[in-house]
Amino acid sequence: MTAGESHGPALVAIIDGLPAGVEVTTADVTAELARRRLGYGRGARMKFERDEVEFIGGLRHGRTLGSPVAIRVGNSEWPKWETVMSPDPVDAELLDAQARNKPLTRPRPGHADLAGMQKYAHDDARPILERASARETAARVAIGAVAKAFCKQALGIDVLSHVVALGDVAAKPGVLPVPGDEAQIDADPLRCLDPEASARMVAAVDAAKQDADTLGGVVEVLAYGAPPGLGSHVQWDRKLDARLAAALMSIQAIKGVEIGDAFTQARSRGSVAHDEIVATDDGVRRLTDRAGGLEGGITTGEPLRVRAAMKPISSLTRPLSTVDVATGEAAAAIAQRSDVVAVSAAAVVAEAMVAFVLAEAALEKFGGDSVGETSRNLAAYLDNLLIR
Ligand SMILES: Cc1cc2nc3c(=O)[nH]c(=O)nc-3n(C[C@H](O)[C@H](O)[C@H](O)COP(=O)(O)O)c2cc1C
Ligand SMILES: C=C(O[C@@H]1CC(C(=O)O)=C[C@@H](OP(=O)(O)O)[C@H]1O)C(=O)O
Repeated sequence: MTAGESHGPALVAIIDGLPAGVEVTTADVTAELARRRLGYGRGARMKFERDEVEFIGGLRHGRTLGSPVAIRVGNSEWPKWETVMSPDPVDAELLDAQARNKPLTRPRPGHADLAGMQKYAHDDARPILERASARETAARVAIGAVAKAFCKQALGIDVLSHVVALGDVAAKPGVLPVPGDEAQIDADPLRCLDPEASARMVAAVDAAKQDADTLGGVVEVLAYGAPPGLGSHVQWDRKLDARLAAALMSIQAIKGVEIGDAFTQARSRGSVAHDEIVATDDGVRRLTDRAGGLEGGITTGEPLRVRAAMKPISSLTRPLSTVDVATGEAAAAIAQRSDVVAVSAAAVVAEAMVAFVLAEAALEKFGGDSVGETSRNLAAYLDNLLIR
């Protein structure tokens, strides 16, 4: 669970149910949050705003205790927003003095503004946009750092991501990052593994910015080392593909999810769409991974591969048309300084969500109140697999 507004004092995230003994530090979380700020085309806010990380529960001397882990991500910009976002009533004169306090009555298309104002009976978009903002993803990435540490230490799972498309520029297909490629990916301006495509993506961002326009794209997340048997076919809400899709769709501006090569498979014949099973010296294997490591909602033991499609950023510096709900007249939407594109950041958020879903599914299957116990349970399961 997360709480907090975009220009509030802090975001807070709590994760319950993690075993004791996960090694993680404030510096680890800070480093993950720095990765979320990466990406060519993000707005000015990414440069001046700082995430101030503080564990407020569940961690002692760099190890989880088994109690709920709570992280506070403070916002260095809070002093500028203290009046606008004050939790307590503010003196009317003080409110009038700040232009920022004026009600926002020109809801932005593509945002939660209008639907949220209708639903929550606000005549101002501020209370909606403050929570709908993807600033909230900082809290998810903070907790995701702990989930990633658990996945690695207890289960040997590595979760990584890259950008596979930005606008109409696509990376070379079939080039998959493997553990060890993280530094190279993070060093690229767009977190893309294909340098030639990355250069064209940079040019596309420049062109969109020049035209006061925005872009979206596609990110891919891979998880290596997941054992066969996470998730289940027996009930709709236990299927891991469904759970991953929901987790990824919950990220602001993600409008589509693809498991493995789903959209290519949909255009193919069955004879070339599936992963045939063969006996090898390593045991029963699939030589291809078109299914993205999931069959029947259960991990197969092959690398997990999921994609998420992000729509173009909705706030344009040349604003879209809307209605001023105070007057009923046609108007230009609220113009915010904004990202031109945020796919590189969304990829880091998607890693956090995949790690969270895998951690939850692994704990359902293997349990354990300490990292050692979870690891032993996993090892015993793998040692006793009926079919290998
Ligand atoms: C990392 C990240 C950064 C974003 N930055 C912006 C932004 O600067 N401007 C904007 O209009 N939308 C931005 N968005 C998307 C909006 O938050 C999102 O479109 C909006 O809240 C409406 O939600 P929906 O698109 O999921 O329906 C960003 C999303 C992510 C994941
Ligand atoms: C603050 C973050 O992203 C913000 C997400 C966001 C949105 O509408 O989602 C809009 C922008 O903020 P604003 O319009 O207030 O300048 C982004 O900067 C962040 O990722 O930390």
